[in-house]
Amino acid sequence: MRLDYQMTGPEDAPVVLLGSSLGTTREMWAPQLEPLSERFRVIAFDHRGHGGSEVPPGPYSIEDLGGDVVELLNSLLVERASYVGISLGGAVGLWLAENAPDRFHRFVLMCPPAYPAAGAQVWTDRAAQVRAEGTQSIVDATLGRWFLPEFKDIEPVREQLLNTSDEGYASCCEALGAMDLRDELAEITAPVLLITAESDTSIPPETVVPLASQIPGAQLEIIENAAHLVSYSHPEVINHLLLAHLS
Ligand SMILES: O=C(O)CC1=CCC(=O)O1
Repeated sequence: MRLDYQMTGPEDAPVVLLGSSLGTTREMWAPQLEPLSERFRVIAFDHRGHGGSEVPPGPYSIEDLGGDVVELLNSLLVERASYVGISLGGAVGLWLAENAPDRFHRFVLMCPPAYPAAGAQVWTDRAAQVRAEGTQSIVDATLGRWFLPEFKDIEPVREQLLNTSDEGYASCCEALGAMDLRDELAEITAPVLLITAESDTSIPPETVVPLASQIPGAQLEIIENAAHLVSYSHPEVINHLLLAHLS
């Protein structure tokens, strides 16, 4: 599987991977790129089915999405990296922490779903809707969940959602609907920073906070006055937390 990615920062610096949310591309990490690239070799990638990455026919599984990241590390001859992910990218991070512990130093997982808390049917229905009517049919509702009304810089994210392959988006919905990463949380050994947003209606804090007591040693931060796509809407506080945890 060929994943598209962008590498920035000093060639010999420790590697940090950035995994984005459902329906977005590595462009969503624009607010993080400069500060992180001062200290790290940053690899922002597109999940399969997204951005410039390949779009194989679905359904995909969380194993597929996590395996792609391990393959990316292999292809770049990176033995070990740290990983930052949000939402779908956070779920992929949980899978990596559980299944590829020897390839990672530290994790920052923002608003990560560990299982389909609202039921698998929600994801099956969303996949069917997007296959039938395209991502344009879910854009306005998605932006309404992802940002508080006062946050205005939403057009770049709208463009990413609109440009995402319908098959890629739907197939990742199927991965989210079929996964349950809760059983192995206690076996995670890497240092994990979990971040949740106080007003996240997509992956509500009630579903993220319990993960912190199940992952040994996990640190938890709750960002006030923020909705789901918190790294994009609240870069100052998030970048501060990222640099503190990854350094
Ligand atoms: O689409 C949403 O609101 C929720 C979501 C789950 C995974 C993701 O990336 O977004």
